[in-house]
Amino acid sequence: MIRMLLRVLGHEYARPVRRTVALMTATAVVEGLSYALLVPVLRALFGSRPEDARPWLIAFGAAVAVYAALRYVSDLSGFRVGTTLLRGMYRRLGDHLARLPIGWYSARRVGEVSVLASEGVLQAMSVIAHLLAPFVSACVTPLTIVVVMLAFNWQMGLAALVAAPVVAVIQIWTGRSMAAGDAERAELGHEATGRVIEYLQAQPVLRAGGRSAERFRLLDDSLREVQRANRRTVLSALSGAVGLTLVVQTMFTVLLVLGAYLALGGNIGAAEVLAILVLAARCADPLLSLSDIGGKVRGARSELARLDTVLRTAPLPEAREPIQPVGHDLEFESVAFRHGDRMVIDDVSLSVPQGQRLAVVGPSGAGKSTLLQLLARFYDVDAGAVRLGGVDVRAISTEVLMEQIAIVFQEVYLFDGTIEENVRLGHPDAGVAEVRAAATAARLDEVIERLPGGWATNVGEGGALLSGGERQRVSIARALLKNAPVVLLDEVTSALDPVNEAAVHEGVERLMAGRTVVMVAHRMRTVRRADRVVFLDGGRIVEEGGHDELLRRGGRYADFWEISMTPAAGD
Ligand SMILES: Nc1ncnc2c1ncn2[C@@H]1O[C@H](COP(=O)(O)OP(=O)(O)OP(=O)(O)O)[C@@H](O)[C@H]1O
Repeated sequence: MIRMLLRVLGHEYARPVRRTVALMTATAVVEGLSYALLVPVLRALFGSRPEDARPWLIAFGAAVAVYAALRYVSDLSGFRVGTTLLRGMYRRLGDHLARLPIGWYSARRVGEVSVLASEGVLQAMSVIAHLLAPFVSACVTPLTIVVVMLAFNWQMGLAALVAAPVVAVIQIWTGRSMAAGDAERAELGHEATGRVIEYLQAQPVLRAGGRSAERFRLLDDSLREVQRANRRTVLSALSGAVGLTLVVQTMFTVLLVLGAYLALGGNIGAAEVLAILVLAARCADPLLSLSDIGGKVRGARSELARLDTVLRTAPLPEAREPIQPVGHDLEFESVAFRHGDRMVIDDVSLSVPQGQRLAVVGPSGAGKSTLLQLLARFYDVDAGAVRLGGVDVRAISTEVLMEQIAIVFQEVYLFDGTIEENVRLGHPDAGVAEVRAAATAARLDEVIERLPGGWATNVGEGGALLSGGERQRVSIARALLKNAPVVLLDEVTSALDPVNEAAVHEGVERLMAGRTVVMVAHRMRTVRRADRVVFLDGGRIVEEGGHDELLRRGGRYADFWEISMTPAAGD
């Protein structure tokens, strides 16, 4: 378990973890020794000279004091290392998630990772802070006591020692037999949490469609499955717990009988038998707690395995010797890209000279958004190359690439913070004047004036307090503030009210000025602002040229506008 923890976290944490394990082991040994001192104490007290117990009592007191001090230090160390590991794990997970291709983030994954990042990490990291000390104590303290018993009376020591391998076998057997059940339970638990998230998020859709009860049944079924799996786990853990209790009881009975036999034969004093039985009783509690700790450790291990799987997912490779792009022209050379088995971009070649604008048009599912995502390297191409400033995007460092590109997505995500914080995301170090200028250029200042808290107004989770058009203005202000030379624009498809539409268009116009632009266009008004147009269908370029030229040609592009033109969609 510790080895797995270190592999997942990185070996830089090995030293503090080892030191903590050593401290906990020393604590458990001293705990065992302090109990063991009861034997000479009791022997002296019940013997002919009770005053002989004094030095042993002093030694017992000293051992207890050392144990208390060690316990304090080792618990503190466990807690400190636990929180350090927790922080380290969050950092590793955060860094890794930021490097994973966007394609990895399906809706299901987002649910899974949310659970993993909240409960999973805490559970996995609880091993060092909360489980390790009782586990080490449950194993080492009884063993220390048994060694001391061997020193006092080898027959009784040996009888107690026989229990050790039996306990170990029961632990291993329980662990193995429960591994599959634990995995199934964890899997069902994660699925149920995903369903809860889905059910909560989809409330508006479900209510509108009158399907709340139906989806709730699915959630209910999922929760019932979890309950069944929990019951199965508890039942299968029962045999291990009962086995452990039986072993402890048997050990105790054997020691009692053996002690009585030896005492009757005159080989051992009654006081020693009593003392050894007291010691044996002290072994019972930690041994019995093993089954409970074992269950918790197995839970932590399965969460750790999940974290390991996420952390092993390969991020997009970073160039060893990154190349700085020269200029900002864009180029696709024979690019092919698949989503699973489906060819989404098929042998696409195009180029956008620096400072020019390319509009990408086509039916839904043609691959338009994917084209933008390949430019921003949200995915790597399967064949061909995407170049920025003459350099393959795979050879540019992610940081530099992201500095060159500003993206305005159809779906704007705003963080639960103030408007100002959300705009600043485009350039966190920008001065107040720059932020204000970007807001004015995006016509966001009008929105801010209307808000009660002005710039300090909280936009709510996902920007819920703003309308779609207002969110778009924030996103344009962000992109303007970023001031990147390349702009990727996925046009808003939903109809905006005339005021917002005019404001968004004005903001977009300012954003595009003097920059290299690729825009997915759904409206003819937008396409007209482009220098060139490519018409995409089924991932292939079927036509390309100027807007008027393509209309004159009367091909797919002209047909497309004819069909899709409605008073709301066109000019
Ligand atoms: N993460 C994904 N996994 C699997 N398939 C995907 C994924 N994202 C997109 N696709 C598929 O790739 C194809 C192209 O999608 P893309 O979003 O690029 O199309 P689009 O032309 O932008 O469509 P729209 O105009 O409707 O937004 C679609 O068929 C879509 O189903």
